[in-house]
Amino acid sequence: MFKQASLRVFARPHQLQGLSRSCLRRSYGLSRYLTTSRSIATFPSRLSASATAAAPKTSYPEEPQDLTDQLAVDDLPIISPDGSQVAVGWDTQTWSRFHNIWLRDHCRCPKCFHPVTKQRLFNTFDIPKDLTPLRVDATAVGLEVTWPSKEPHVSQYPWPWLKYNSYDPPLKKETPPLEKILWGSKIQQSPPTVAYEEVMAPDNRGLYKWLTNTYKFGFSFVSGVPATPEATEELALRIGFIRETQYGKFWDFTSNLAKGDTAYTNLALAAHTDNTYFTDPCGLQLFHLLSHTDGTGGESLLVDGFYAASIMKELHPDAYALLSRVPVPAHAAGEPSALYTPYPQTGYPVLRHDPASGELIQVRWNNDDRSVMNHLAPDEVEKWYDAIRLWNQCLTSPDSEYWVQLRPGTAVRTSLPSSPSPPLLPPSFPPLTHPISPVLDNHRVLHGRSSFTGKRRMCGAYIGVDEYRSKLAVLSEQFEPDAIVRATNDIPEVNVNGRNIWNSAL
Ligand SMILES: C[N+](C)(C)CCCC[C@H](N)C(=O)O
Ligand SMILES: O=C(O)CCC(=O)C(=O)O
Repeated sequence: MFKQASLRVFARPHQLQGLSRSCLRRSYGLSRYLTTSRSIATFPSRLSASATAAAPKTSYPEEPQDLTDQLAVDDLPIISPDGSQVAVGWDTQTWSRFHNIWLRDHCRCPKCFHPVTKQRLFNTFDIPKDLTPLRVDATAVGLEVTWPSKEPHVSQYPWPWLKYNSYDPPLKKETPPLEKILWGSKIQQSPPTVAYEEVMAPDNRGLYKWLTNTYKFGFSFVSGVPATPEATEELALRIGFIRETQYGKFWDFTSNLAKGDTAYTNLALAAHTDNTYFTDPCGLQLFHLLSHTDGTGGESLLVDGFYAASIMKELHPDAYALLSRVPVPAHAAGEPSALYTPYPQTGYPVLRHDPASGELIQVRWNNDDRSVMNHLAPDEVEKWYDAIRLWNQCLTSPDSEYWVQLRPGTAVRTSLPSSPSPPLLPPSFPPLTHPISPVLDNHRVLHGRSSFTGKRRMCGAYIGVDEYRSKLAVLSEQFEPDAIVRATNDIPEVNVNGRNIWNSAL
């Protein structure tokens, strides 16, 4: 990975005490580093920087006498191979241990990891269970391990990557991911918005802002979208390919029951997320009101499901726990040619959490599309109905509801199940001074609609959750690369096919 080449370096003599010349390494293009490797092939219980003893010497060319660069050798992590693991001391308080098999499995040299496709080439199952390194070095770039094989195999692990992926123990990530900002009805004072021209600009900066808004808030408006289905579809395609469903690909619809769903009526629709009848609900939704004539109503409702859940968790922890455990079946059965239910058919809980972090990662709620609750334990039936009643109170609280009247020229990503419930009477809301169009994260933001009269034409589309996340990840690489990428980008040959092989997502 790191090519050998001549390098002029300097270290304070006392720092080289005990470091044989063979410890001084040469690496190409790392002129600002001294590659003083603390090579320990034997495994002393105490840490020491000693020349390789047990392994065959890897001969290094003689070092130039006049070393001209400065390295604080003590800046390197301390390493201590120990049987089946290698311990790395980041500082006197912070240590990580990496299993030899884990290290070997994660070698990213071009022979073990395809630099273009970023796929593993090395056969994990060729790794002997008792694999022990021939030598382990701490170089200025990272941990270097030489494995026994016909041709000794050298693996390199950049320090920032190794520290980020520490699992024993897991270490706090320096750069927290994008934060999520929970909101209630007051968001109407300054809803996240990006101008259509920005989003459509080829430099992708506006598109990135739109998607980071959507990540942070669960939605973002786009202002000034031409009030045509064509422009709206083009806007959706800026994120990724559209997800086709039984409702078609790009929808342009009105209240004529053209499809078997009450979204195709003028009924009010209570706040919910779409596709609870799919095993994999769509990620984003876009809606754009193209016209509404000879009638009133049809306001759109947005509710931050993560905000509502935070209130539930605080005020009704037992109900929150029940909503996090009890699966809810659902169906889409309005089209004769389609009968959708999730797999498994018992469905999924209203609140889904990341099993590793415990973080709430998805709200899945559509009371109108819900099927028969035939798997509740008898003593949980009333508790569950009490829980969804509390949940509904959180969703419909004036503090949670954000009502917005969409106008032609504003794309909104939302989605609605049908709702025969009494028409929602939205509180009065300030007339919008400028047209807006939201994209909504269907895993977080619920939406609904007040009933309406007259002729109302809406268009929009679904985008898959992975297409949304992939586009955001690619734009993040372009505009805000992660710390590991930034710290390793200068290492020769790590950027292949436009992507750093040490990207923390791989
Ligand atoms: C396709 N379009 C968005 C127009 C209608 C979607 C139907 C909504 C369905 N009840 C659900 O909750 O998923
Ligand atoms: O009519 C609306 O306001 C939105 C319709 C909708 O959400 C849907 O079609 O899923």
